Amino acid sequence: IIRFFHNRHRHRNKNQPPGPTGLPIIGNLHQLGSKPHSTLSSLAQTYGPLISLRLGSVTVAVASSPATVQELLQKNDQSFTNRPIPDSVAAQPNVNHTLAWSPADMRWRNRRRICTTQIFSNHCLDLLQHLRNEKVEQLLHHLRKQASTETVVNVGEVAFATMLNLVSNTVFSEDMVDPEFESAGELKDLVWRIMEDAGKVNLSDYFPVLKRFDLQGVRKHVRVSYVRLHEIFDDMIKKRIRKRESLSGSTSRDGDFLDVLLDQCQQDDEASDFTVESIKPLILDLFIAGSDTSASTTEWAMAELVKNPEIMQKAREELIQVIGTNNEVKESDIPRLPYMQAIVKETLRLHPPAPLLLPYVAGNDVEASGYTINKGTQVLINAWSIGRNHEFWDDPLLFQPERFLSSNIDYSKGSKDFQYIPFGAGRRICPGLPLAHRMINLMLAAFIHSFEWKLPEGVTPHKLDMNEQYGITLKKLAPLYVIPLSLST
Ligand code: HEM
Repeated sequence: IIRFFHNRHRHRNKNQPPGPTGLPIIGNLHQLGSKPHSTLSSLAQTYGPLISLRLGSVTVAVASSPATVQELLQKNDQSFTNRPIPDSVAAQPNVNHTLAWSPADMRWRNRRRICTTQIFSNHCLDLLQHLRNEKVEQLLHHLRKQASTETVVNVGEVAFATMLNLVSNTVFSEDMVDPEFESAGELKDLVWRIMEDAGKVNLSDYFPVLKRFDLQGVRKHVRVSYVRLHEIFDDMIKKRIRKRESLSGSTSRDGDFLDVLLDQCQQDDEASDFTVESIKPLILDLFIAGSDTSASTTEWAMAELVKNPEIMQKAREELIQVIGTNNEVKESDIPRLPYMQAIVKETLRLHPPAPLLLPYVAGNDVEASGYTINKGTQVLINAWSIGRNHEFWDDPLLFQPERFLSSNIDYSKGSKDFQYIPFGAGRRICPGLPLAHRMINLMLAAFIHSFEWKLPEGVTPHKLDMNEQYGITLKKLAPLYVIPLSLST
């Protein structure tokens, strides 16, 4: 019997991509370390652009070259439509109604279509841009107060609070975090706690047989935050339903994403399955996927600019030339700020907030790069590694926004540039990309246009700690603290 299982195992693994030998039971889990994206990048140097590992009882394949990513997410896109759901994510009510984690079935397609055409299209984003401009003005008001007393600012924290309000205004036309930054705000705490729990290494994900025991208590802990968020959304939705009923017949509506979703609920189409219960996970997705990713990008960008003052100065000159010194930056100015956009692109190349994108699971046996990826294998795409590989980028470790001015490479081209995929690729590419593009560029432009930024006593630009912390997003290990100084305008 033992020989039978041994042979069966050998046969099944015969043509698997190469990778390091693992230990019994835990496989290669011990080798991942605290920065899996970096460890996997080094392993790709040894074993090639498609490798396989065993993490506990889960087989994982990792792609680390544009050609391999293209083979998987373009040529074999039918096989990579679904995702494995981490236990901390599965803890939320109705996880199958999320956009990020539900299987790519009819329901997912409907949700995706509604999001793409009715929230993230340029036309829809334009309609609500005044709300986002207002939020950034509020942030500037807060920063001016800090500047008047030369008080240090935690850039990641203010960016996170502002991103939450930018998303909440896009969805609900309301602030959900104190815009004056006086109190922490429950929403901010809840989203933050979910991000923290989701970033923990959870044994349940590597040993599915242990799932039901929830040994580290992650599922139990994170569930409380999910349920509370659902309650908050429930109140907002009910309030809006009452408002819509009182306005019935009138065209005066908020015209935000909640209105779009409630319109869908009224259409009563069984296949799309939009109900008050089922839209809550979708709304939650937007807050979780949209806030920390964009905030962390803004923080990394500011860190790179403080480290490279000549690039900061060049960006400021562009802003002054395009906007002048007496006007505030507006979202509609972004298309006229190519250098600013290049800074954001360069930040996302070096510091992609989702370095391994979101995981995929192979729906069939797939032949790729001469190997077989077996059905059920988890597949990770190392976007971080590709962005830092000298085979695909000149001087890859230097922060040089100019490289994007002289090339056509762009994240918004979706599936075309596989050497640059901070938003993913293929049919599950980030749908929030157009909103993220606007929010990050707007906030960064406002920061640079309104203030000079000084590091606290004792910290010099070239000593700035640029270490990373791997979690649900790739953050700066040491938060960026800087002092805003009002520009004499
Ligand atoms: C810098 C900002 C952002 C980055 C770098 C980013 C990156 C990503 C990545 C890498 C994926 C997975 C793509 C794949 O599997 O190939 C993703 C998916 C997703 N993102 Fe974003 N994202 C950002 C902002 C946003 C925003 C602002 C929203 C919405 C408010 C959003 C909503 C989503 C959703 C719903 C998905 C799941 C899509 C699906 O599975 O069908 N993201 N994002």
